[in-house]
Amino acid sequence: MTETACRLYLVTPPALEPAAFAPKLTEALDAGDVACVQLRLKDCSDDAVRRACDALRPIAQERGVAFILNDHPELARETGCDGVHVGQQDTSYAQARRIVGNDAIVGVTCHDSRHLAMEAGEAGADYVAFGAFFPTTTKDAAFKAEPELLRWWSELMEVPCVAIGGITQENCGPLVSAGADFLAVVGAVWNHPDGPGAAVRAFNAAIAAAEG
Ligand SMILES: Cc1ncc(COP(=O)(O)OP(=O)(O)O)c(N)n1
Ligand SMILES: Cc1ncsc1CCOP(=O)(O)O
Ligand SMILES: [Mg+2]
Repeated sequence: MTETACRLYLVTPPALEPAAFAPKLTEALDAGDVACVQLRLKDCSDDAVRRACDALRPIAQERGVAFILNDHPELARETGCDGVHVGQQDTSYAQARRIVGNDAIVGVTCHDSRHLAMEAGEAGADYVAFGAFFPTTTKDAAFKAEPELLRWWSELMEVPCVAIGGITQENCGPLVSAGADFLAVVGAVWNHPDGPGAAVRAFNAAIAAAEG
């Protein structure tokens, strides 16, 4: 498989049953190139997050795919995740970094804001995330980002940028061309009519086509 400059960043559905989801994750990761998986469970207990980490983290890590936990730096450290993703309403970047340590990945949501991204990048974030680029039903997204933001960021900064929000195999080309380092995707992978493996293959092909 050809290594591409822009890579897939899979985000789990907001609610899942680990035993039922494990084969879907395996199918997705065995289908093609995926850089990382974010476990994003909303409105569930710490114990449910722990159980999901224990079931899903090895599937990613055994395949050389980074496993990142959304929102919970303490649980990320405790359960052996590779890192944590924090938003503007979550634990601050500085606190998350103190909790997970210097070797772990810390990513930060920056919505459509150059200012937030520069702040996070200067503070030491491993990536900044922009979005939502397209309408999405996965989250009530209050911010709308444009591909030009990715172009500006990637031309000026070394810190990788992640694009998120309503991204599909059909609409991702302009984000790849604008310089997104990662495409973070929920619905277009887990709800794909032909399954998550077919979805990953289609994303890999769309990314390769956009990179020319
Ligand atoms: C890669 C990536 N980008 C953005 C988000 C959104 O984070 P946040 O704003 O904290 O919202 P929730 O996901 O916690 O609802 C993300 N999770 N991952
Ligand atoms: C977590 C998150 N943050 C901004 S949009 C979004 C949801 C992305 O999901 P989808 O790929 O299904 O639009
Ligand atoms: Mg959050």
